[in-house]
Amino acid sequence: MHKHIFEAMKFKKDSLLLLDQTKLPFEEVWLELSNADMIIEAIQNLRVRGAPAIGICGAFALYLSIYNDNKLLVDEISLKREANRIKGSRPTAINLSWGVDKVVDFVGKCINLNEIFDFVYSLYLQEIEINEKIAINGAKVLPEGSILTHCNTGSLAAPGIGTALGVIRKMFQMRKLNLVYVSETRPLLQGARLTVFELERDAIPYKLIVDSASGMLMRNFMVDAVIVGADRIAANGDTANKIGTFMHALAANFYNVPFYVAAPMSTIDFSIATGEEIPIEERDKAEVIRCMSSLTCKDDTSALNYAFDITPAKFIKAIITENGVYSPNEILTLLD
Ligand SMILES: CSC[C@H]1O[C@H](OP(=O)(O)O)[C@H](O)[C@@H]1O
Repeated sequence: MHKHIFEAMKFKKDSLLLLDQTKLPFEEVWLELSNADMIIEAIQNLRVRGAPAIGICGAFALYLSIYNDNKLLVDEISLKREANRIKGSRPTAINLSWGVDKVVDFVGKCINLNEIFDFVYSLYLQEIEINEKIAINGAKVLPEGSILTHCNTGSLAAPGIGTALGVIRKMFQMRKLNLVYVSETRPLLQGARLTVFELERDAIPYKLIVDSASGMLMRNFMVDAVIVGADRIAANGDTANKIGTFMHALAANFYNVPFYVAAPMSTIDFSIATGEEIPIEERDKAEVIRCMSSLTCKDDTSALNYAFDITPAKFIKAIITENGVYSPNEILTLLD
């Protein structure tokens, strides 16, 4: 594993240890979560966030529900009700459903609690290997130079090296990277707070920018490629990602800057044809009228807070997965 990779979650037989990402970068606070309710709260309040990370946490939440009430092992209806409750904590990232459904399927074959724990932990370890492959595949294809990225897609969002930020880490190791432009990512500042935190730990050169600066940088030939993560990819390659991604893609497309998406195959939702079918999480307006805890306008200000947007496949040069690098129109062919 990359020497700078750090663990943002740890697993005990009776609880999940989680680095509270709402406190970063100012404090490193670890939480001990002993039931699904606590993990659901952590997911909903982005104490843990990032599609692959919440997928693993969702899977572990269902394991903890079973640990706390073994009757779920022999009551399929109650097990699926609990699974749906956990899956409902955030709607956009398909990885949450993927992780929870993996446990439901496993319990259908094995009701030994220790083996269920081992299975969830194996999913986590597999994610680390998957993200290492994504990083290698992506670093091979991205052009040398300065890379712009949005939100956080590192070890905090995806076990191990991360996804899009994993590609950036690998580029740095390969001496292909000049500079990272980190889009701050309003309103919750995953870029400014979390990606900067990760890049500083790795001593990777970066510049933090406001989200709306990306067009100017591209117009001035300062960006050689854009790479982002994904929360759900439709069968035609349309991609849901953090709000603001689409604006970067528009600018990149206008200025002929290659735009890449990095994500595990588990992020692809083959059950939907286009991005129009991806549910977009709408969050509390309080996040928009504040910058972290400080009000930036009157508290009765009317606001709209979509947490994700859709980037149409036509704006995406390639989707980088652990299995390879694909143009959006190749995604449907991957359905095994
Ligand atoms: C490696 S997936 C990270 C993905 O998740 C982020 O959203 P959130 O911080 O709300 O969980 C963002 O869309 C990232 O690209």
